[in-house]
Amino acid sequence: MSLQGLFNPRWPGVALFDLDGTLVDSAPDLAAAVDQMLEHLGRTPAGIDLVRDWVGNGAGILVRRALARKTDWEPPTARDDALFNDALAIFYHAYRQLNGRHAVVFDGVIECLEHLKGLGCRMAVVTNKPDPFVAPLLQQTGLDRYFGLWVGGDTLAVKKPDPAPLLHAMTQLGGTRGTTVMVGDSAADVSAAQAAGIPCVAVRYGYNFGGSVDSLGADAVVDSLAELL
Ligand SMILES: O=C(O)COP(=O)(O)O
Ligand SMILES: [Mg+2]
Repeated sequence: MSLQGLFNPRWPGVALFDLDGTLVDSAPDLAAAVDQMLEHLGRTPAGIDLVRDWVGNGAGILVRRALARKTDWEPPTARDDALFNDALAIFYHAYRQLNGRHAVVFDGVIECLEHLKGLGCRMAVVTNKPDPFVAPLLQQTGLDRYFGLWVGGDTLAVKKPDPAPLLHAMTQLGGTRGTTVMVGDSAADVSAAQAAGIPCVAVRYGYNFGGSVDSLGADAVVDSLAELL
């Protein structure tokens, strides 16, 4: 399926992009920050292969998963909260130094963004990444020149899979449901797009909590954003 197909009948439109796992491979820096946090707390580091599967629901849930050492973390008890708050503060401190250090833009992303920009498409990043880390990462990777807007994990009171961040970005860019598409790597992105009533492209190379994106019900599934040209 072509991106033009998803935008019909009124082109150009609005494209919303997830950040971690879709535009940028940020897992090395996130894993380094998680491991610094775990080591600071006297725990065994998790390593990138586990951390990659924990990314996508924001920093709070990433830290919850790291403390539980599994994707399906248990709901916290009051006793856990002091540990969680400490762990989150240590993670933020570490990631502030590490954000963007080893992050790379995935193959096919620049070609896709250049193409859409040339068509006059308006583009936003809609990420669950905490707000303070979004602009620095976009600047460091050079992606900032493509995006007139970003919505981060704490821009609104809710995050993906809630549809509100997508609808907020769409409205800010003057889009409508018939002219907007979401591009993401995880169930959080596909569910948010479905709840927002806009089509969604899922990429196979991202994180998606360690699962396949093929069965999520996305309107298109691709191995590279270059396939959308
Ligand atoms: O969970 C995160 O911090 C990153 O999330 P994203 O995949 O929405 O960019
Ligand atoms: Mg993602």
